[in-house]
Amino acid sequence: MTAHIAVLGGGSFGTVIANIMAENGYPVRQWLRDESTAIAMNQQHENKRYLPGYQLSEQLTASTDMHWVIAGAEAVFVSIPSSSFRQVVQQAKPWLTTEQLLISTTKGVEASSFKLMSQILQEELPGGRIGVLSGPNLAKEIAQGHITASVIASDDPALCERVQHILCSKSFRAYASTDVYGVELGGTLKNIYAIASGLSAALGVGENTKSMLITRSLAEMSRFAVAKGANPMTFLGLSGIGDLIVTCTSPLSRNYRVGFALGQGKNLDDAVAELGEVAEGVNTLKEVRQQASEHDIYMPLVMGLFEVVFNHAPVKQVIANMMGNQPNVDVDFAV
Ligand SMILES: NC(=O)c1ccc[n+]([C@@H]2O[C@H](COP(=O)([O-])OP(=O)(O)OC[C@H]3O[C@@H](n4cnc5c(N)ncnc54)[C@H](O)[C@@H]3O)[C@@H](O)[C@H]2O)c1
Ligand SMILES: O=P(O)(O)OC[C@H](O)CO
Repeated sequence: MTAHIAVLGGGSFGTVIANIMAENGYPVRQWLRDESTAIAMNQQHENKRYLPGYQLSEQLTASTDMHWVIAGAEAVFVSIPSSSFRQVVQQAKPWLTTEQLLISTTKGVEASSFKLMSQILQEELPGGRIGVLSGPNLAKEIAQGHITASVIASDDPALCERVQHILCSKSFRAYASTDVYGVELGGTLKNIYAIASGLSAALGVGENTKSMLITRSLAEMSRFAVAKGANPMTFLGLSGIGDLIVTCTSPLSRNYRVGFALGQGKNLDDAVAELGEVAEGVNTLKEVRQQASEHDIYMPLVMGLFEVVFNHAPVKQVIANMMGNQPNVDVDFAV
């Protein structure tokens, strides 16, 4: 009998990932905390709140019973926002084993500790087989059947190979990487720049400006990566520039939408409340700004955006200040 796959989290990404694997023929058990949602999903084969109209496979069963979902699973995908990630992993710990493949799909950072999700998994489950799935993966586009690629990163090659096998389908591809930190950092940092891009789109900037913003975002992300000991070359792949492009250009991105709302003059609380889903970039912006200040990393976009988002600085003034900075080299990590 094929062992089942577990997915923790009932949001949009958890649901599409669970459904890809179920459609590939694997029995999938998805844990969510709300009983009535689980019952409705099993009866209607639809996650009405997050992905209305997206037909779910009969191989996918939603449940609030974490023990039933995790025990005996071959692989456990954790798709919980970073703000609750450690708490849910701690809840899951009694049933997790070091034989299971444990994969984070979360693109965020723990508040204050600046730990990425794979680091939390390592701390909570020492000796575990850990991986990270990250790439240009708008859940709503995956649900519409658009061809999509992602990256599975792990220092365990057998894990990557197995996850590629479980996930690859006629419309989904997973490429492998051994650079867990670089892949995870790319997926986390790009959310900040998606907020900036959404904001600038609302201001009606030109295509030159949009291109400049994305490219200078990559430069800034790379500078941060180098300062943190990561390999910036990983940002040339799907989990770096790939995810940066999609998140900075698509109104389907929640981070872009928060930025757009701010650009229309809404305040942060209203922009986030209107969204009703997680926009990881808001917390990541705060945390990266703190890191940049502590470690003296030159990140003008992060600094400027922080002033706009959290200190109500006038956008035009912030842009004018940035335009007054001395332009530095184009690519500053070239080997
Ligand atoms: N949606 C996407 O397109 C996408 C794509 C790739 C990666 N991601 C990443 O995946 C992660 C999850 O995103 P999502 O899109 O599924 O989010 P979402 O906002 O659609 O859903 C989050 C889910 O987590 C649940 N949740 C929150 N706190 C919880 C807790 N304490 N216990 C149990 N459940 C809890 C919510 O109830 C909800 O079901 C994020 O870090 C996001 O960056 C999202
Ligand atoms: O909707 P966002 O902004 O959380 O982005 C979703 C994915 O990370 C895009 O790859």
